[in-house]
Amino acid sequence: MKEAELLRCQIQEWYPLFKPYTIKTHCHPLSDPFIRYLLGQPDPQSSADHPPRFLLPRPASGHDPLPRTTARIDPTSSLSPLNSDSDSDDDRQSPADAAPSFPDLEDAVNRSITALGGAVLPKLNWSSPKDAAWISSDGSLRCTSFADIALLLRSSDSISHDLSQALTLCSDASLDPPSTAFYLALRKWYPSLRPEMEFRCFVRRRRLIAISQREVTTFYPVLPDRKHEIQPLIERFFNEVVRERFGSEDYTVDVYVTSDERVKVVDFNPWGAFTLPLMFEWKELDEEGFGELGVEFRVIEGRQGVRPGLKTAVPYDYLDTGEGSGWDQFLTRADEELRKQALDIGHNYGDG
Ligand SMILES: Nc1ncnc2c1ncn2[C@@H]1O[C@H](COP(=O)(O)OP(=O)(O)OP(=O)(O)O)[C@@H](O)[C@H]1O
Repeated sequence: MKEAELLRCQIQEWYPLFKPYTIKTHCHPLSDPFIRYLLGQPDPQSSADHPPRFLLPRPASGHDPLPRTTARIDPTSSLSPLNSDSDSDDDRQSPADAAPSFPDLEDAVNRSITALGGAVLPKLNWSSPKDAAWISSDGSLRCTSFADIALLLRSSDSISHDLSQALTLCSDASLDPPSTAFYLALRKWYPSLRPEMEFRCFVRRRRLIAISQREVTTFYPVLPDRKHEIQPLIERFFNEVVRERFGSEDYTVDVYVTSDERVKVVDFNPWGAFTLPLMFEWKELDEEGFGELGVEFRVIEGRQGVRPGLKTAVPYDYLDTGEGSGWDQFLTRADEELRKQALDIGHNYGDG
């Protein structure tokens, strides 16, 4: 992967080019102290030791420090910045004192949250903190405060990777890599996105060669039925909107198809490396001639085709998905849920 291709996949780079065709987003530049805070590195100006992993920033005055994500924060713990009395009996520095404060960023973030309707999904240049979603009370990336965002970002290995290792995989990485400017992207939260309507598109030498269902841990009966309608929508969107605007030769683009058949960009990712090929293998996508006869569109065609390992990190072979395993009943319940969701077709997505 070339460095330039990885850099183009940063949200602050592609968002201005695709603004009318994606989720409304505000990008905030991050200061070095905030980046050190996210990485859990001590502030060189402070005498405090390594800050604990879940230390929240001290809120700007007048703001409620309590994150929505209270699940793992024990108010009686000496680690909790909420426990302002924690060191009243001795003169140890309390974690609350050790917690840095970022009032300018906090104010800017709060203004963005309000402007974006009260809830956002946070991400950095490339990644969202999806590996840390478990820490939030509803298991999602929905954030309504600066403390929500700080907790998710600080708990996420994907975010640490963005901050410290993103450029190391580039085949042409310079010995002295350019210092990357980091941004916090806040994206308007959409509560009713239908996972089956998200697709990963594989673009090689500027040609769309393959499309995969994005959420491959579930069989969605609607997909085999509708893939022939969905494919031309995605192909037209790629040809009219994406191909000329995005500068790379090889990349993936995740798109969402709305209930009224508009296509929106969700994210760009580099070709190969950490980007999951989902229903494909990178080896086959890299083969000369793959997709030359037309775009290959793969969805899970039946209940036996789910690929749970990609989400749960459980090896696929360990999972008994056969009849009587209970898995089939689980899917029936999931299908029922889907049918209910399918009734909710009025939602909007994207700018405006
Ligand atoms: N604004 C939003 N509101 C609700 N859900 C969202 C929003 N943006 C993204 N999502 C959901 O979160 C998922 C992850 O988002 P995104 O692709 O931006 O993160 P990522 O960390 O870059 O993921 P990946 O590396 O797998 O592409 C998306 O696939 C989508 O289902």
